[in-house]
Amino acid sequence: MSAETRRTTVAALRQLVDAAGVGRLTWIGILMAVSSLTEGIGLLLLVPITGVIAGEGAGLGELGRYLAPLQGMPVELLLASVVGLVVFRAVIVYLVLEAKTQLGFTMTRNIRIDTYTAVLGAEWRWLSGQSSASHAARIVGEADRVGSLGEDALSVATWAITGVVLIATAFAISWQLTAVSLFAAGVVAIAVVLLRARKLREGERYGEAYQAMQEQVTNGLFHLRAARIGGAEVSLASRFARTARAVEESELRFHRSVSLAHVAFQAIAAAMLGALIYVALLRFHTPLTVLVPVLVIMARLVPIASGIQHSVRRWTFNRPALDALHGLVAQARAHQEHADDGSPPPVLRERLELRGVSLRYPGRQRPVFDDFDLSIAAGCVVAICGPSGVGKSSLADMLGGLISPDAGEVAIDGEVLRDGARVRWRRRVAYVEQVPYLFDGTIAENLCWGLPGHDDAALERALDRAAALSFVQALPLGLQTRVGEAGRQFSGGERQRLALARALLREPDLLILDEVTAALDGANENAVRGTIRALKGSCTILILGHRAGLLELADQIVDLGTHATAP
Ligand SMILES: Nc1ncnc2c1ncn2[C@@H]1O[C@H](COP(=O)(O)OP(=O)(O)OP(=O)(O)O)[C@@H](O)[C@H]1O
Repeated sequence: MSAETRRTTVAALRQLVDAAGVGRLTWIGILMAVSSLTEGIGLLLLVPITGVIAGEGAGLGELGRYLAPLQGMPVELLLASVVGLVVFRAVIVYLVLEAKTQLGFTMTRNIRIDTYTAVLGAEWRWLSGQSSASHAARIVGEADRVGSLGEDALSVATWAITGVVLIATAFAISWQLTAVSLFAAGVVAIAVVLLRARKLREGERYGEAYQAMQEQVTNGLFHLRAARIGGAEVSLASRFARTARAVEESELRFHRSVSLAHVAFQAIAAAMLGALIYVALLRFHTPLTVLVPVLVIMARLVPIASGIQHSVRRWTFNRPALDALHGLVAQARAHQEHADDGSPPPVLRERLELRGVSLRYPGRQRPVFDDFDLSIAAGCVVAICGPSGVGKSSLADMLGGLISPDAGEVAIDGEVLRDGARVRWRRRVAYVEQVPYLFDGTIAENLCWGLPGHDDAALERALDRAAALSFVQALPLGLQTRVGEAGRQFSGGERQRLALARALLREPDLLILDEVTAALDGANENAVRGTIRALKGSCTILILGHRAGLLELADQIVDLGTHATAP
């Protein structure tokens, strides 16, 4: 086992213990031990039963001294005892299975929550360079594979305990025959290991291909409108067909190698068993009362070894998923921003400032901002303009507390926004994007997103301020109208005004409007301008973009083309 494999195996087992809890694991362990002991006792009873079947005088082997009293028992009672033990064991096995399944689900839930929470809490600058579709595929799809790791670990433990108990039982019946049988089993095991030696990285390859497929589906469906307008569906479909074929092939390769190993295992095991019976019965004249129970135990060990092999195979197949999720959690945690501790956020009453800020994105040679100063009086409307890529959104992100500069300070009324304060400040900021986010729920649910607990009157006030009340009231279901996926049941302008209403519901100190009128016609743009004019003085408004109609409203225009260094 390589150091890396050992590390991830230990990590997976530690996670298993965390998810299960020591108490639950002890309970499962007791159940597994009872189940194995019951099976051992049931098999021991085979000795006197075989004795009865073989007739008077049949020897009981090494256990004769202890089992002699049983030999006088009626065979009906012996058989009934075996049946009773089998039923009892079946109940225990059911309880173990239930506990294993539950543990798998708990592990899936835990890793899902851990990963999602870590990603949600990561710094925006790191997140913005990441693939959301790939993270989504991991959190949803790969997490399921992690759950089965828990089940497999417990299955191996169950099989191993049962195997040890059965081997001990066989030794008690005849240590010589058991030793020879185990030697034969050892030969089978070595053959299997050799056969499986060229297996696998296929589990990993399948995981990669599967994730690529999931990403393609998510991206393709999400951007279908753009793809359709650009006539890209055919190429998307043929690319997807290639990926789906690659997934099928890698999965097939993986399962084929496993099945071949399985067939070889069965064949070699059968050959060894035949040889063993021949030698024991015809060469050494072993009594049936010894041979039958030992052979039954050996036969029982075959599915156990097979079960262990199956679980180890699934473990090998699924462990890369755990590596991937742990890697993502570690990365996200390394970029974690300070948590909001719930204390009051800074309040903007006088001035919002940038003092000597510098900002450079990873992988970019030149900074977007270098020793940049800006001062904005509270309650003003400020237009940020400049050519594309000059840094308008980056500036808004710094002022809104989404990212922090590499050097320099952002200050609210003289208080420098650091770590926790920056995160808390975001509670006083609202942001309306060029393409606003709306989810497939009602208008009311969309307005209350991230800020529940508003009554209809508050929602209507916000809609009114965003010049959206009249079109919402004209809908038969009003606030309860569903907006459709990404708000597709409304026009671009209507979506924009719904997003503006949601922003105003927060009653922000700083309202950032990113090209908000880009999708609006003249009448709607005028309505939004009216809203901004009405808001003047009640909050500070940052307008990103060049729309002349909006620039007119500005008290201050910041032209980044003349300030910032183009990257
Ligand atoms: N996450 C990121 N990683 C690397 N570079 C980035 C990232 N975000 C922005 N940039 C780069 O920083 C520069 C400024 O980007 P920004 O989005 O702030 O410009 P902008 O003026 O808002 O552009 P536009 O008007 O086109 O939206 C650009 O060169 C952009 O490529």
